[in-house]
Amino acid sequence: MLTLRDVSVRYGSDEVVHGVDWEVGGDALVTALLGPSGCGKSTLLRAIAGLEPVASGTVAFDGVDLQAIPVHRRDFGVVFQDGQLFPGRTVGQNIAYGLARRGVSRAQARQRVAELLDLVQLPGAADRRVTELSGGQAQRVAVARALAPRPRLLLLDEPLAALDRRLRDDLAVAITDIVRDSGTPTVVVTHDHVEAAMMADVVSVMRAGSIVDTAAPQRLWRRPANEWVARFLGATDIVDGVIGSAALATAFGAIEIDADLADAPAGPCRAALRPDSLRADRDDAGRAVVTRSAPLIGTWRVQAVIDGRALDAVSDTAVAVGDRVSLTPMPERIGVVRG
Ligand SMILES: Nc1ncnc2c1ncn2[C@@H]1O[C@H](COP(=O)(O)OP(=O)(O)OP(=O)(O)O)[C@@H](O)[C@H]1O
Repeated sequence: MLTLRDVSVRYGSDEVVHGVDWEVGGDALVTALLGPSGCGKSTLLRAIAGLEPVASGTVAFDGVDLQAIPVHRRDFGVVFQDGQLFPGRTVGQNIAYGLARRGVSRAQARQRVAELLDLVQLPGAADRRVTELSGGQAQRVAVARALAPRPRLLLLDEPLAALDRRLRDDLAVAITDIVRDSGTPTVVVTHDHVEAAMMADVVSVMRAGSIVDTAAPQRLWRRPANEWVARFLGATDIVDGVIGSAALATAFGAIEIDADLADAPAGPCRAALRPDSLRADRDDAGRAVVTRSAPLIGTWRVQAVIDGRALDAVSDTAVAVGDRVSLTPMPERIGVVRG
């Protein structure tokens, strides 16, 4: 288990990570560190790897302070955004790179390279030149190289950022399968909340140098720590509500309190809505009026005004600007802000 206590990191006099307390591992195999660009995610990851000095606080693994332990002795695998494979070497030589230094024999290294190529679904690719690989293949080789020495922790810094959207989704699933199959506790840095939810058991949200929320993806969305976290996770509207004994009352209707919301205290609250949290149905007696409508695939993305307030919604049928609609909340797509 990785344990950070009050960790701060500075570049010169500029502190970019502020007193972070964080635990990684335990029941969660994959942990995402999620936050907007520039919030300090990479800096924190680099400090954990030993690539950046810690200005104050402690980084420990299984109770051992890592302060005096250099990067190559920490037994952590690291993969950066662009993989950083050695261009002059083959795929097999790249994967075997960390093994020779650990005194692994050539025959054992060949065997381990073959195992890892199977794991990352590039069997038989050992003799290929890395310059011939696609972006997605290169990232899988980078993950194989990091896993080859059987690290006790894998650190992935935006491993998908350089790839296009479709490949990112495929590779997010592939990399998660790979690290789960290898059983290696992993931290993955990302600025994409969908990617974080696809890959991780637990997501920690970072804002301006601090970790502001940590929970399983579903919990994070249903009970975000604050409005900023809710919006960062895709909320487009935050509305007032009142929690009663069995329902959350809002201006557009009541929502049943399900298990995810069970710990929300009774009384006034802020409900977080995504565009798909409200369904719009054309209804001449509806209280909302459509002010925007855009066709998506098989659905319409709508903006409708109710009681003077514009809300996002989705509709299964075509609706036009000026149409009256009724808005129906989709309970499991609505979060309640914690604080
Ligand atoms: N080597 C450096 N020297 C000085 N400042 C740096 C250095 N590296 C990063 N910073 C600054 O530290 C802050 C945090 O950067 P960091 O790269 O850790 O953020 P990030 O959340 O990983 O962002 P991104 O998603 O864009 O990579 C930023 O303001 C950045 O400009």
